[in-house]
Amino acid sequence: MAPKKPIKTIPKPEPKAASKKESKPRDPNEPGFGVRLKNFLTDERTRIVMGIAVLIGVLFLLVSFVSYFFFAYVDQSKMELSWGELQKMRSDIQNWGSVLGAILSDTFLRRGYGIASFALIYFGTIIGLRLLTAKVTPVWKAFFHTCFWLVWFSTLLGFVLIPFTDSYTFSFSPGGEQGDEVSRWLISYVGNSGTLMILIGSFLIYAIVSSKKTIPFLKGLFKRKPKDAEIAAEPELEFSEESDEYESEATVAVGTEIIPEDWIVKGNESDEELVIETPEPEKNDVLFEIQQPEANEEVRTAEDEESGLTNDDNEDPFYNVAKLGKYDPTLDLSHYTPPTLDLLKVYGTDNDTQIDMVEQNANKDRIIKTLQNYGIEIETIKATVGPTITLYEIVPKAGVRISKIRNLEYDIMLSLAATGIRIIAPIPGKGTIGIEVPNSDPQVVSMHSIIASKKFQESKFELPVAFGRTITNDIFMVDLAKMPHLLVAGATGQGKSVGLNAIITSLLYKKHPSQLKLVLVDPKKVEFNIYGDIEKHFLAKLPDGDDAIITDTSKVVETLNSLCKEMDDRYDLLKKAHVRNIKEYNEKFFVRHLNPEKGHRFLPYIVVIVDEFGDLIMTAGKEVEMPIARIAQLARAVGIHMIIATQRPSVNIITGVIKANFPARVAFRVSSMIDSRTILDSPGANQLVGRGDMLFSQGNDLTRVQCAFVDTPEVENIVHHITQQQAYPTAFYLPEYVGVEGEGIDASSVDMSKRDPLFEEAARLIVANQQGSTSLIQRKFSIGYNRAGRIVDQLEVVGIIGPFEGSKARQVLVMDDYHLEQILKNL
Ligand SMILES: Nc1ncnc2c1ncn2[C@@H]1O[C@H](COP(=O)(O)OP(=O)(O)OP(=O)(O)O)[C@@H](O)[C@H]1O
Repeated sequence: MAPKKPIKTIPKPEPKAASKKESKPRDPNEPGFGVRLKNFLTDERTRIVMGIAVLIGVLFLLVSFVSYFFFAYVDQSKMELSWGELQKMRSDIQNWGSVLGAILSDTFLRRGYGIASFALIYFGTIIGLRLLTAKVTPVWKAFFHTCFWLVWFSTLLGFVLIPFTDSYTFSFSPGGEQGDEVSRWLISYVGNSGTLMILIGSFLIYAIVSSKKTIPFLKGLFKRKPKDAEIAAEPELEFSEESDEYESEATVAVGTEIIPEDWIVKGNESDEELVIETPEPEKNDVLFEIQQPEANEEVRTAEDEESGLTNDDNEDPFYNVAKLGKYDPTLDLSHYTPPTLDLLKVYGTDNDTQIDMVEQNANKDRIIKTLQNYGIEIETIKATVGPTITLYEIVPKAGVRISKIRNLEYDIMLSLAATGIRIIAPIPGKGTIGIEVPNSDPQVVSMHSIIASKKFQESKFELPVAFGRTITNDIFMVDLAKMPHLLVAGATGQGKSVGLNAIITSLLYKKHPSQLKLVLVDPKKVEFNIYGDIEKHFLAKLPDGDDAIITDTSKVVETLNSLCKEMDDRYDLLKKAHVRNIKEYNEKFFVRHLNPEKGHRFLPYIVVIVDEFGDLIMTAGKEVEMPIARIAQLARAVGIHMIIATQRPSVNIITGVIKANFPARVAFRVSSMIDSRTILDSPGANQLVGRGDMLFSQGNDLTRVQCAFVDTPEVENIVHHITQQQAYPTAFYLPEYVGVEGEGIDASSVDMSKRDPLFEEAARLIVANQQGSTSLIQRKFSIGYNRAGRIVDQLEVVGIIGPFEGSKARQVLVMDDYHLEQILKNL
């Protein structure tokens, strides 16, 4: 932090006449006694002193109570004496708390609530800790618990032990006189069984009132065990720990039908809301049938919504939250633990920011002098020291033209002998002019310090990305889910790869494998290699992709198109569920309003990271640009986010289409102002100092950040930590991509010897209806989209239906049952 300028305070001259007490009139603005008392009581020091005092008192009480168990038989006889008499014979008192301890113990333990009096120790401890500002149970709750336990437990002890009164080994009743009294009174009115019922009933009420878990627990106790037949009817969704396998129709996305583009969504990039448009239905457009809920379905949903009984798209009485509990995707890998902090390296500078005062003062003087040389006088100058740069904020004297200071950039740079300075004139919203000067000894911002920070740990972002620290040493974090896509650029060796690793690391620290899938595209084949091992935890790939890290250009095109299909499929699901975004969708899925048997599935976020995007555009051009632009335009609502990085920020790579769809951008140091303008629409990135010094821009905001440093061994540690743990059997499969020309599927990829058991029935259905549609099969047989998709593939291979035809339903090639039976016989 910058050293604060000492503020000179001129002592007010004492009014001569107002001498001494007697003539001092009361200042009307002076706070009254009540306010002063309140201020005193709420003062932090008062609270802490009181907290310590209360805790000492509690400890005294505890010691006295405990010793009462041993010495009550000695001390009890003296308890009838007066305080003064007791004082005289205090040497005879055995209690460890002496006279006071003995009196208190006798009052609470013998004459009060017996053993239940220990609840007072709990209450006192809570008060003490709260005064010390510890985050423990609120006082009113502690009071409630204490009262209950004092009365209930003493009564219970009294009730249970009354028959044994004569054989106590204690010299007092464990329920205390109060407990004994209350239990006797109850027994006299309602008998033993009535008292027992009151005790059990009051405990249940207490448990229900004090914990939300009681009711589910009780329900669990009395729940009817499902019969075998019911278990069989339940969707197979969960991960089976014993078999180490995860077989879920819902998450393995393999299909062949592409939802027509014009039919699904018209999204507006600047618009939060999606406009879902549907063209006039064609007679044979079967897809349309299932997408549009029937009128009475709508009505039912609305009514149910009102009554709080919504069960959208779910007619299965066995599929409901009361029966199955909330869906929890993390149960797939329930033992998974996120990477721990010790996997990251700690740097010496993590905890104390070293400020070189000599350097700061010298720079300050040089700036003032250089400006003076050009006739610019300044009023104030203030320095804020960041990890890599120091920001000097100056307020020029009235009448100085800002452009004059701006033009002195090179002169100031020369006078400071700095590698690059950046002048921000004026700093938006501050009314000052900023001069950012690189520190001669820049500090490394460790990923450890960022991940360990409270801000990151407590972040509620959907996809938290912690970049590093700002000039004021604050943690700089963004939510990728809101950005919604990111463009990263920077010349070679300036920290781009480290930056991408920092992004991935942040996500890996916060997300469970079920919630996040990464698609890593790496034409250079070296950057993301390291993440290959977490394929079965966090990576998504094409079903036939050998390597989860995509390096081949043709595979990139295929993967991007597959992502477009995944996006369309997700929109389809959103539409069926009557929701507008992934969050709402998953929330409905959690509460079992969306049945997997109807094709619904939990949707993890998909983050696509493309390194060396420039190389791809150069080799594949529009083939890459178009799907990227399409995903960028539409995918925000369905949880698909893209980060594309390039070394070459030229206009033929970062085209208008790409720029328009990537409002959030990160620039590491680039070689020219033109490159800076291409990325950020403003200069600045050319004046960065490298080694992770970056500018983040979103809309009009430009923030300078020192990117956190995460080294390869650290990433290896994280990857190792993840791979040690139970995984899914495969990577997350993206839907199969079928070329837009509809050249049909590769027959060799479909194994007809493993035909689906429903194959023949599905064939008959398709021929009878003369509609080649996956949705029809899905609906009639109540099966998932993926299984229906596989049946459709098989039907295509044997020539019952034609190839995929874009927005139209597939052609049915067999006209009647006779021909169909012939085909089936020959299989
Ligand atoms: N955030 C950072 N903090 C400290 N040093 C860094 C940081 N980022 C990068 N560096 C230093 O700069 C070097 C180059 O960084 P990096 O490999 O990320 O560059 P790059 O822009 O990805 O280069 P290329 O495009 O050639 O892969 C690193 O090896 C490291 O020494």
